[in-house]
Amino acid sequence: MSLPSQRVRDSAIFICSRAEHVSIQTEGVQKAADYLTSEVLSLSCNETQLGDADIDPKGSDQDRTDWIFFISALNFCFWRSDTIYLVVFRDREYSGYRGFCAAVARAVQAGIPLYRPEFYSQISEARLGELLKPEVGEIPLCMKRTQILREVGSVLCEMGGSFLPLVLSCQGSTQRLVSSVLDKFPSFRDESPSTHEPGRQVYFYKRAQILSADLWYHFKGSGPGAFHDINELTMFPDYRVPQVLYSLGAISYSPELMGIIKRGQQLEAGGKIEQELRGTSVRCVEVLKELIIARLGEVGLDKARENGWEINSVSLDYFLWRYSKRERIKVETSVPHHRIITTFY
Ligand SMILES: Nc1nc2c(c(CN[C@H]3C=C[C@H](O)[C@@H]3O)cn2[C@@H]2O[C@H](COP(=O)(O)O)[C@@H](O)[C@H]2O)c(=O)[nH]1
Repeated sequence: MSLPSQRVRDSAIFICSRAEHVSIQTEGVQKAADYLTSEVLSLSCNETQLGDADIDPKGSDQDRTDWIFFISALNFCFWRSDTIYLVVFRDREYSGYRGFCAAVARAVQAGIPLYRPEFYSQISEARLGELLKPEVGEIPLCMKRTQILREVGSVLCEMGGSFLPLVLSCQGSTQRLVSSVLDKFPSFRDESPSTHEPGRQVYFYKRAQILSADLWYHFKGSGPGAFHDINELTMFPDYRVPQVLYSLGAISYSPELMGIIKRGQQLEAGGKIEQELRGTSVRCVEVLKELIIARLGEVGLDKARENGWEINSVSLDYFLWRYSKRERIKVETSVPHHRIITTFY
């Protein structure tokens, strides 16, 4: 079987060749590549970060690795149809994914070792709900989150109580790490039968891939984040980056899909439209990457590196996701994000 990220790339090419509701826009993707090229030449990578030091993982390498694993295990569905998931921590408001990170930091500050497998392998739904409680309402999918934590927590406890040894055993390969995570933790198996061709499987692996990327990012490419094949990873197909690609004009939607999204209607998990949104996003970022590398040339790539940019799918994905925060109004007014109840993203 091919490497896991290659399976994602191959699925994306296949889905794009059959897609009816989502397509890459030839002109729009060129414009988006122009924009991203000028951004990596003029902005340092640090300037695009969101200043989240308060909510970042802290402690020893083992603590931070377990913290990042915990976040990845629950890195899905932070939207709600009634109100946003909002957490206040140290007088600052955080919403969505960052709200979740803030809730984890809040628990740790209160002396609760929430990210430790021995703690969460036994956690109850009520306790988890209390620890991740937003300002208004509840964390979405609390029961599913509890089940996932119990599943991954008990596997980690059997393996000695930490995720760090597994990371180190992968010897700097994201592909080995993604494969091991998929093998040991069924809740990371983000794949489904193709809705375009019976008998075919399509793969996305959003949480398993972003886990490797977040280790690389957090440890600045060394220690548990030293990966020699970081460029293998694809972007992480979630509900935010497709919205950004749409707002940049790089992808477009059929009138039917546009209607569904504008009405705030939920899509079917694992259905045709979802596969098209995710597969096209993966392919679109691959195309953008090639275009940006060609535009930069050797000299431009060196200049981008001086600004802290490696041009790979991970850094483009991070850029696009953060763009949804920096340019929130622009993105939100162009199109809402698609809605699916899922534990994959
Ligand atoms: N493709 C992609 N999806 C990402 C992220 C992140 C955060 N990663 C940070 C970690 C280290 C770096 O600093 C990254 O910036 C969260 N998500 C997804 O977004 C959704 C939530 O969105 P919202 O409701 O707006 O907060 C949800 O599906 C969540 O799983 C990313 O980077 N790429």
